[in-house]
Amino acid sequence: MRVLVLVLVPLLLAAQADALDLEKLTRHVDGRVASYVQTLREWVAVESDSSDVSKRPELHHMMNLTADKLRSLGGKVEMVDIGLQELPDGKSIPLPKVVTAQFGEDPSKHTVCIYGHVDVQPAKKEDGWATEPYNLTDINGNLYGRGASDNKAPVLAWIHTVEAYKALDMELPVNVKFLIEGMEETGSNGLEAMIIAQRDTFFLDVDYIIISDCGWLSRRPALTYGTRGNCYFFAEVEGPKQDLHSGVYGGTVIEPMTDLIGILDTLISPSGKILIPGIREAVAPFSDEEWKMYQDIEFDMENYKEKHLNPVPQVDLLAHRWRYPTVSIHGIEGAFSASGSKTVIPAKVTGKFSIRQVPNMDPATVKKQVTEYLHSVFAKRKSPNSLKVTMIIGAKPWLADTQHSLYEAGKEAIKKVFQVEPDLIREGGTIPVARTFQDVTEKSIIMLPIGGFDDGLHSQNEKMSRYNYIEGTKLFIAYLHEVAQIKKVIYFCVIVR
Ligand SMILES: CC(C)C[C@H](NC(=O)CN)C(=O)O
Repeated sequence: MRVLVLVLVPLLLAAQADALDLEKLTRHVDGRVASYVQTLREWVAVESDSSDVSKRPELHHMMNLTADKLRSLGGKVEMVDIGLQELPDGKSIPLPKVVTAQFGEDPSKHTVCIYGHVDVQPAKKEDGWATEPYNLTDINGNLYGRGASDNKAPVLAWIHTVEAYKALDMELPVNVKFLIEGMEETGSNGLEAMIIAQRDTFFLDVDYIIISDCGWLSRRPALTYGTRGNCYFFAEVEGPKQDLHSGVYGGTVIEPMTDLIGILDTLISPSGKILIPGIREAVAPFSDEEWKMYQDIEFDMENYKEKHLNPVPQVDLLAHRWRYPTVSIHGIEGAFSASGSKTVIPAKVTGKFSIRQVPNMDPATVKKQVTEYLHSVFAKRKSPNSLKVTMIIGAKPWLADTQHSLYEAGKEAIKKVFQVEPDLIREGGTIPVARTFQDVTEKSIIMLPIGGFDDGLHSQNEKMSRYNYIEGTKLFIAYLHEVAQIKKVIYFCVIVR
C-alpha cells in the first residue's frame, strides 16, 4: 500500500542589506534635493482641501497628479472609485478616487503597503500666515506651505524612495504597494469600505503597513505606536425661521446661540474635566510602567512653554496628549464671525466639537453618551428651539505592539541614518484608518514619522524642514532594507510516497 503524506515546511528567508547599496542610494538622494523640493512645490500649489466641497476639482487633480507620479516610475497604478459623499443639504458629490500602486511582485520578498494622504486642512493667508499657504516658500531651510508636512512631503519621500532604486537600476529589497487617499483630513470617508472590499485582493500579499503621517516629539527621531481616535459632532440648534434684528426681536425670542453656548459649556469644566457621564470611566488605567516611560522621553519643555500657556509637568503633559480623552470646541457655523459688528440673532447655529478618544473608548458608545447627555441638558433649558446632534466622524484609537520586528527594524534604520536611538512615542492626533487597517486586514502596522515637532500641522505657517524631508527619504530607504531582513516564512508542500 502507498501512503501519501503532506508536509508543510516553513522556509526562513532573510535578505541581506548591502551597505554599498545604501551609500549609493543616499548619494543619489543628496543629488536630487532641488528636484524633490520642486515636486513638493508643485504638490503644495494644489489646494486639495477635503473639507471645502468647492475645492473638490482641486482634490481630484491632486489624486491624478499622485497617480501620474507613481505611473511615471513604472508602478501598476489604479484609481479606485469609492463612491459618493453625502452632503448636509442632501446632495452628493464624488469622493476623490483612492490611488493604489504596486512595485514588484516577488513572492520571496516581503510586501509593504505605504499609506498616506494628499488632502489638506483649510488655510488662508488672512488666518495669519506669514507667506501664501499654497506657495511653498523656503526660509532658512524650512519649506512653508499648507500640507507640506501633513502629509505631502512624507508621501513624496516614499515616492522618492522608489524613484531612487529605479534611477540606479537597483532592485527594491521588498515589494512596495501604495495606498494614497484624499479624505483623511475629514475622517477618511469611503476608505473603510474600500479596505474591506480589497482585503482579499490588494491586501492579500501585504505583510506590513507603514504610515508616515505624524511628527517627532523633539529633535530626536521617533517611532509612533499609538494614536487617539476622534468622534466629531455637529450640534445644531434651530429657532426662528430666519435671522432677526436683535433690537426688534431681542428679548422676545429664546436665541439659538444662547442655547448652543449653554449646552456646549456643559461638555467640559473650566479646568478641562470632561463632564459627559461615562467618558472618563472608560479610559484604560495609566500604569506605573507607562508613567516611567513618559518620564524618560526626551521632550523640550522650554520650547513648549514658549508657545503654549499652562505648562504642566512632562508626564502629565504627555499623558494628556496621548493617553487621556479631551473635548475641543472647533467652531460655530451660522454665527457672525467677520470683523466688524452685526446686530443679528442667527436663526440656526451649529456647534462643532470633537472628542479625542483613547483605549478603551468606543465611538458607538461615545455617540450615545454625548447625544443623550446633550439632549438631557437641552431639555432642562425648556427651550422652544430644536436640537439635532450628529456624529460625523467616529475614528477609533490605535495601539501597536512595540516588540514587533517592524519596530526593531525602525530602530536599526534610525540608528543608521541619524546615529541615535529613537523615542517611542504616541500621537495625540488621529489617523482614522490606522485601526481599520489593523482590524480588517489583521496586518502589523508601524508609524514611521519624519515630520518635525514644530511643523505647525493644521495651523498657520505649517512647514517641513529640508533636513527632515531629505534625511527622511534616506530613513525610508534604510527602513526598507531593514524590513527586508525580517525573516520571511514561506510554506510549501512536500509529498512523501
Ligand atoms: C479625524 C481627524 C480629522 C484626523 C486628523 N488627522 C491628522 O491630522 C493626521 N494627519 C486629526 O485631526 O487628527
